Amino acid sequence: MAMSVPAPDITASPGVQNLTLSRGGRVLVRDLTLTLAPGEALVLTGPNGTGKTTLLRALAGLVRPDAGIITAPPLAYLGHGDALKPAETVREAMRFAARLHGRDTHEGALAAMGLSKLVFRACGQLSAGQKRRLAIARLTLDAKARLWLMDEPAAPLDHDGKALLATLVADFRARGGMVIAATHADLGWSDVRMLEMGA
Ligand SMILES: Nc1ncnc2c1ncn2[C@@H]1O[C@H](COP(=O)(O)OP(=O)(O)OP(=O)(O)O)[C@@H](O)[C@H]1O
Repeated sequence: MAMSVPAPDITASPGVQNLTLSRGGRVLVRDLTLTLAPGEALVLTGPNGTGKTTLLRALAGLVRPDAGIITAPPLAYLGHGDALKPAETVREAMRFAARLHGRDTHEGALAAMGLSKLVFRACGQLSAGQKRRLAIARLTLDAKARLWLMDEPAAPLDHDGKALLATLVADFRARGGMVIAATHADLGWSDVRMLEMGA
């Protein structure tokens, strides 16, 4: 039987209340309660398979919880994959996203991730780190998002890419944005809350 995913409540502070999540018959999150205030960042850590991606997907409304309440504001989700069309150029990918979000320009977002010189490159010909940079630049075009959910945002990024991401995140938080990121790496973001999964 198909199960429908409940629509997230977009009115209150983002967070979860008494959330229990399981996958494949295994409980990954039990009775978790947390809220985020404007400007806060929460970093999910923990060994492989402990539920970081599952929690992010539940927050995005993509996984149905066993129990509990999820409260989410308008959000932008950066998954494991970059979801780029190989034949599209960087400029085409960004133009499409800009139009989707009602924006006239995307050049600033590309520059913020150091991609200005790659506008005519096909997405399929980008390196893993360049693709990740593009996916991050595209995410920032969603001006309505108050929460960024980021799954391993920095995994293929070099030192400069990580620094550019850290700057974007700091700017977003300074404007009241909130971020929840799953990672195995040190993201180098300041003033973050940590949640160790599987502890
Ligand atoms: N579609 C699925 N069906 C059944 N079980 C799943 C499914 N997707 C994930 N799982 C299981 O859920 C658990 C949590 O997976 P998840 O991807 O959330 O972990 P993670 O902490 O993000 O891992 P990693 O650090 O490897 O990215 C794992 O044991 C995994 O096998």
